[in-house]
Amino acid sequence: MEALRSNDSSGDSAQQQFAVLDMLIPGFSLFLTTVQSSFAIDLRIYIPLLLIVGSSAWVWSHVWEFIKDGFDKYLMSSMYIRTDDEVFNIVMGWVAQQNFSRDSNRFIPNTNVNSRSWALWNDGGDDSEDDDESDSEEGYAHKDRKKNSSELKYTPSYGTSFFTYHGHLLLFIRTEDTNRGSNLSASERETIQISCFGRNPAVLKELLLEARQLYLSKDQSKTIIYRGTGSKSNESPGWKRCVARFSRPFSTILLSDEIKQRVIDDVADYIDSNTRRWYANRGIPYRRGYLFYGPPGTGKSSLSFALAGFFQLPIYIISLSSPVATEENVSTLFGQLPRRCIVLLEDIDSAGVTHTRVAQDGQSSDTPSTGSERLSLSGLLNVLDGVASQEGRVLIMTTNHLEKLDPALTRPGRVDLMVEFSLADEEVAASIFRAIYTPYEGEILLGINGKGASPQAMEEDEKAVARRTQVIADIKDMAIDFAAKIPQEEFSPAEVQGLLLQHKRDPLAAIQAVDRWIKTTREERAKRRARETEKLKEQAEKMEEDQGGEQNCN
Ligand SMILES: Nc1ncnc2c1ncn2[C@@H]1O[C@H](COP(=O)(O)OP(=O)(O)OP(=O)(O)O)[C@@H](O)[C@H]1O
Repeated sequence: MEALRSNDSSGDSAQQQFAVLDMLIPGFSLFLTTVQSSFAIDLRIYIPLLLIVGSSAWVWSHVWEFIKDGFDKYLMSSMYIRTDDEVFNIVMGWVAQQNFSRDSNRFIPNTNVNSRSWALWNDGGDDSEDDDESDSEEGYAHKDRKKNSSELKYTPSYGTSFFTYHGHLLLFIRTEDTNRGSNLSASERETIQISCFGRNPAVLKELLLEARQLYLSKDQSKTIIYRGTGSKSNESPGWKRCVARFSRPFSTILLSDEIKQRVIDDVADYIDSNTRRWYANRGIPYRRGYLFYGPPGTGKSSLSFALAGFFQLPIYIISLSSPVATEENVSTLFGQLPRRCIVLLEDIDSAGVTHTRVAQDGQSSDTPSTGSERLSLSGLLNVLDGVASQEGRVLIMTTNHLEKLDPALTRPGRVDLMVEFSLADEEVAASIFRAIYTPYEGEILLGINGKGASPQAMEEDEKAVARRTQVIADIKDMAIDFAAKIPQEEFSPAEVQGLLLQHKRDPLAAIQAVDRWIKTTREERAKRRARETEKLKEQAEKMEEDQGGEQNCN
């Protein structure tokens, strides 16, 4: 009876143990019974052992974590790289060049170490060139460089990689932070850390300086272009580097030499270090503004980029017709400008800014704004003159409609030099023709019918050189014929360039296509104008209806 009771109680306690284990590991008792009935092994005797091993492993993992944290904190120095900062590109560009990246057996291939930036900035395209270079002096020479820029580069994959730098053992640690927002892409959730042993981080700073030097040298002949962002509701305003473009030579800008020289001299004088002092001594705000105006596609942006390249200044662009241009965003963006740069404010004739300071509809623009509204004229003036606006920057504003601008915006002090851009005249049309078809040295020699020899053959064959000279002379003659067919000041240089690019290997075909092109371009313009008039009419009618409705209600 006693024995039965003790058996009963041991059975009860076993049941309780199983119930607990089943709670921790669902199906555990079923697993035990199956093993026992199939293999006649009683796994219950191993349970204490399993518990000891399991709990030891759990304790050890925590102790190890503690030791590691202590080691990281007190015996190591670390540099954490933010993936949304330009420093990411700087460091990864350097890492991609190191042996430990090339030799790593677990790696991430990139065609461009800046590719994350592309994903983040969503600007598409290549980091080094764009269409604008089709007519640049260096366009062809850059083709090879472009090819190189898409070479495969390797960076170590997730985990820790060891490498030596100036005799120090360093760790490159790449991890995926799964706690960060699930709407971010894998690369945006990444964290990068470089650590060294010891409490002195000097070697890490040295590495960063070297990486920066490398990065800058890569961009020496380029113009770095930043665009203002902050159009999406969850995006805070900021400048994102979007492209590093080969600097555009001034000679490729079709504008009178006298005007070009005036602009260059003016900017050169303004950014001279003595000029800053001159302004400071006289208590005049150290600012200078330029207004480039004229029809679309006449070279306003091109001249701005050429200036940036010439003076090796980065260029910061905001289009006032884009959703980025709210009062709050523009003000924040101006506050973040570096001391020396060019700011390009495009389309300053856009809605909001063209309303005079005593705003239309009888509503004063002094009404407090919510900040997320479109930029108004008074908002823009505040930004341009305000304390947040960095002194020393070169401000270039562009517009297609000078007549729409409020005089307050163009008064001296805000606009110090105005440059007019015009539609193509005979001289400009001929210059574009020559720029497109004149063969450059080392370039595949295109015969006037589009057939030609390879660069190697050209070098070997003296006849090819003579032929090139002849082609250049022919192109000059053809440019005169071409220009004579283009009506004066009716089409923009961009439109003329567009026509020539349709026949970029065949100048004769381009000349033959002119008459037809003029006819279709005029027809398209007429259709576009009719559509716009129709749209305006509809809008006016809708407004009238709305106003009528409101009056009835009142
Ligand atoms: N004066 C010019 N000199 C050289 N290239 C020009 C000129 N005008 C236009 N182009 C060519 O036309 C294209 C568009 O020019 P760009 O963007 O500079 O015009 P824009 O006046 O700024 O136009 P928008 O007012 O529409 O912004 C470029 O590819 C540029 O090379």
